[in-house]
Amino acid sequence: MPSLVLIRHGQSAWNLENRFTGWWDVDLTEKGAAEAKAAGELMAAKGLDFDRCFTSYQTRAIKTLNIALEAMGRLWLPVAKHWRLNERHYGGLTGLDKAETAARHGDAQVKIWRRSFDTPPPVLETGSPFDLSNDRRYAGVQVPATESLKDTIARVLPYWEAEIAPALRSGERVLISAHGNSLRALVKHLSHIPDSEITELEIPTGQPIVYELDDALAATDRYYLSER
Ligand SMILES: O=C(O)[C@@H](CO)OP(=O)(O)O
Repeated sequence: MPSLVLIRHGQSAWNLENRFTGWWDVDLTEKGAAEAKAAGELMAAKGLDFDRCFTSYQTRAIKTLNIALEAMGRLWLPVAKHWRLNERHYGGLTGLDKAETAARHGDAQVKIWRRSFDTPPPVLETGSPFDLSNDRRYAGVQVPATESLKDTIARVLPYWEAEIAPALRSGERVLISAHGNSLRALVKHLSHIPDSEITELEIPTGQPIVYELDDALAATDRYYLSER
């Protein structure tokens, strides 16, 4: 039976500072690294093992994966990195304080920007210090100026179909280390969550989420590993 585990990176510097992050490449905090280690230890203790791992181009997800794999004695596993697993791009909100932004624009507007299905945040202005268009890691990639969850799904799913689903179909046990919203995109797809309900789905840092899938990759169960 195909086996899939998703993990959101541990606490990042900007999770701690409560700033909109998106594609900006912040590191894990000490707490975030500890969450990643604990996740690896939990997976090993529950007898989980993997054949292939996938992560984004962002330090917080890559490090979470490495720390968890180290705790499992599995640093040697093959890992594929792709920008399509990056966090949703936060556009012009990148770098701003979430509480100050809510004080200025109202909680309702900020909730729409953070959690609505298809309303993107304002675009990132050209020349912004947070513009990553010229970052070498994105050479040849059309770096978005903002993304809604719908936009994020549209760029995550081609990678899921092309690389991750075939690995699962061939019998490989897969671990994906990614981000709150790139994982919301995957969970929405795998668990058939309606557009109207996805606003309420939150994914905590450093908690392995286990998917049981049938041979057609339809989800038969989804649970937090810490709860079973
Ligand atoms: O800032 C971000 O990029 C994300 C994830 O930390 O935040 P939010 O919870 O608003 O989606």
